[in-house]
Amino acid sequence: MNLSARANATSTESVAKLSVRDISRRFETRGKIVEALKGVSFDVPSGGFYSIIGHSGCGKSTLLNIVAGLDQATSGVVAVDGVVRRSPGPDRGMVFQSYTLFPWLSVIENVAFGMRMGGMGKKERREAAQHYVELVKLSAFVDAYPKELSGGMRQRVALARALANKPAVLLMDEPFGALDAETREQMQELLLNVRNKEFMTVLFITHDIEEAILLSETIGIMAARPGRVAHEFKIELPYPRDAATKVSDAFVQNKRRLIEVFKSI
Ligand SMILES: Nc1ncnc2c1ncn2[C@@H]1O[C@H](COP(=O)(O)OP(=O)(O)OP(=O)(O)O)[C@@H](O)[C@H]1O
Repeated sequence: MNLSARANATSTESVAKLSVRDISRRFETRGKIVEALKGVSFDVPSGGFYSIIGHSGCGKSTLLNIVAGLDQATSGVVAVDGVVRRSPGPDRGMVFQSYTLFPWLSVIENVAFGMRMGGMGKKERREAAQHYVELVKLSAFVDAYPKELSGGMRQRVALARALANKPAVLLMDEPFGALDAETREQMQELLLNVRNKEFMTVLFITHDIEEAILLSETIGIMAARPGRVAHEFKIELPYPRDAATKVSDAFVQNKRRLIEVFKSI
């Protein structure tokens, strides 16, 4: 289903795919309390792309870790398809900034890893993994090992591996943050392309305002101390989008509006 058909199909759904409700997280170190998050709430609809932006230290990674079940909120809940989640599970796939591939497994074996854990047969697994390897344009490297790949290629494998497990929500924590500018642009375009083909609901963390505008339907702007979503910003740009979208008048207008809001927080 393409994005416009998906938008029509999902517009009447009332239960959010991902629902974050009133999340607070307090850390206590050496007797000092840090309110990393306070009252964070937002919804991501099925097939939606929601980005979180905010200055360093405002709580973005803490929030994503709680959504992933890797950290526990002091109060509040995270629900996927209306079911409360407090620990990690296959319904939430993660792509991190640092490379997290298994160095002893080839590209296809890395992508098939989750299916292997899920008990799928070898032939079926390889066929399914092949689809995701093709999707991220790495067909020529199926049998290569991570050390033989560039940073961008490794992140493509990480994306394919996360998608192969068919998570309800894909969580991406600055996935392109360690890449050079040119590779980063290629990865943004690849992600737009993949999203146009696969049904995905994404929660994406980034420092990069242009990246957030190019990819997202909605941007949650976080403010610090305590970390909270201070403003939700809708991106008014039609899909499909590509690198050329960044030089369109509409993009520049969205960027100007977003920077104004960002400065006012
Ligand atoms: N385990 C911890 N113990 C104590 N304080 C913590 C812990 N983890 C995070 N914090 C504090 O919580 C706040 C939010 O941190 P977090 O790493 O989530 O911010 P961030 O927005 O992801 O930052 P960056 O963009 O630099 O990665 C910071 O003040 C940080 O020092």
